[in-house]
Amino acid sequence: MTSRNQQLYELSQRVIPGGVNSPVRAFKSVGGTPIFFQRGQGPYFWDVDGKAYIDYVGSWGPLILGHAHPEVIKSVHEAAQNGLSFGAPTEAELIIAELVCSLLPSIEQVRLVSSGTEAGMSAIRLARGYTNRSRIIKFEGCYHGHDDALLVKAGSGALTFGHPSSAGVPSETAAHTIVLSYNDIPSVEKAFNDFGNEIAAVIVEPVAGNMNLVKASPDFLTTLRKLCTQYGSVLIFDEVMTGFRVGLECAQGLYQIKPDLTILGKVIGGGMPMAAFGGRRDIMQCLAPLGAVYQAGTLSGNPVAVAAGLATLNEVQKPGFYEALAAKTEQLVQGLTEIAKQHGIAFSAQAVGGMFGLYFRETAPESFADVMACDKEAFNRFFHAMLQEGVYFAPSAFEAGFVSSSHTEEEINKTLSAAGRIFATWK
Ligand SMILES: N[C@H](C=O)CCC(=O)O
Repeated sequence: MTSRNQQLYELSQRVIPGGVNSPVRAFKSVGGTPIFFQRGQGPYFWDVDGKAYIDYVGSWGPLILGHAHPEVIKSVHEAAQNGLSFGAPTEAELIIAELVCSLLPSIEQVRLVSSGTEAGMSAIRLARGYTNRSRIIKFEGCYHGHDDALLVKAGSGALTFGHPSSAGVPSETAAHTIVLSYNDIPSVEKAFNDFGNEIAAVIVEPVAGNMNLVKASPDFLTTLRKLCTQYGSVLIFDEVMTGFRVGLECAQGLYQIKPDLTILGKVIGGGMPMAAFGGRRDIMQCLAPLGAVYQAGTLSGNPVAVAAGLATLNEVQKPGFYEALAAKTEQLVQGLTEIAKQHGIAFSAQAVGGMFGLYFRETAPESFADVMACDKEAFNRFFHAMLQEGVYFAPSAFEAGFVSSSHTEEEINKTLSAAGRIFATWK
């Protein structure tokens, strides 16, 4: 008998391209059928055929508290009862803006938008308007949403499906985008040497999470900061993934580097469509209605999304939240590494706060080239074997994983036991 999942997938492909509303949801690179989910609670979610999975995707990062956290659901209910959208300012927007500014010293002003793509696209336009320059620098394997200018040698689904530079982006649009290698300091120095006075912005994920997980070297980020200051370019940290995920002060707090602009998404919306960009007051004041850089959104600052974000940010501020999250994530990656080692498998794993990377190679990657050298076939086998065991990792060798505060010792141990069974018969 055909499963409900299979039926839904077949029907969906008739009316939705590939049957999915975002490419990374398809199992195209790992093979098999994407799973249709019905409900989630804490660290678990259930597919339409009733099977439970431990979730290490967390809706690709936002669910730092796990599924259906009671405080988030309560806030969303309360907000929804007062109306879904006003298209006008609310007090809740002020509260979340003040909170973000108080938590991140680099952010003096912030604007709310509905997705990470919008935040990235708006930050680039703002940087160009502020500097009156066109060129931008991005890094291979970093993903900043699907804005045309940024969809060049991009990570995430674009990399997963082998189209890192998307069709449909006119070459003139991408002509101002300089793509360099992540963690490659000499190439950045050369680009500034050649074009320094034309560079509007450097945009970077301070911990890359869209080409699996690659940590920036502190020297790399320090060099970006130094060169941007020297040449008057805007340093943009894309903290859509790392924001409130690796710590309350985000990756910029971990590295102790102050970007000029930051883009936030995922955790800040607590599972609802909300993102933000913010930074130096003199730059932010170039935005309309004050300045000439136009940026807008009918649903920006949506009250229900803001309610979910505020409830989430309230929880993560509780004492010990990030210490406990990091300890659990560390337990997971160290456990997996140890089991693989016992069975002589070329495997490594590492964590930053509540996010992690799994790699089928001896050591954690430090560059895009290292990521590309991982054994993707081994990842695909591992992914499917874990899925059988009821553990859901991202269906791509190029995405970071996420642990939530709702994962307990029990789920981590179940995951390690499952990996133990799989690695014991690994050939
Ligand atoms: N890596 C992507 C976003 O950060 C995954 C989400 C998506 O593209 O659907």
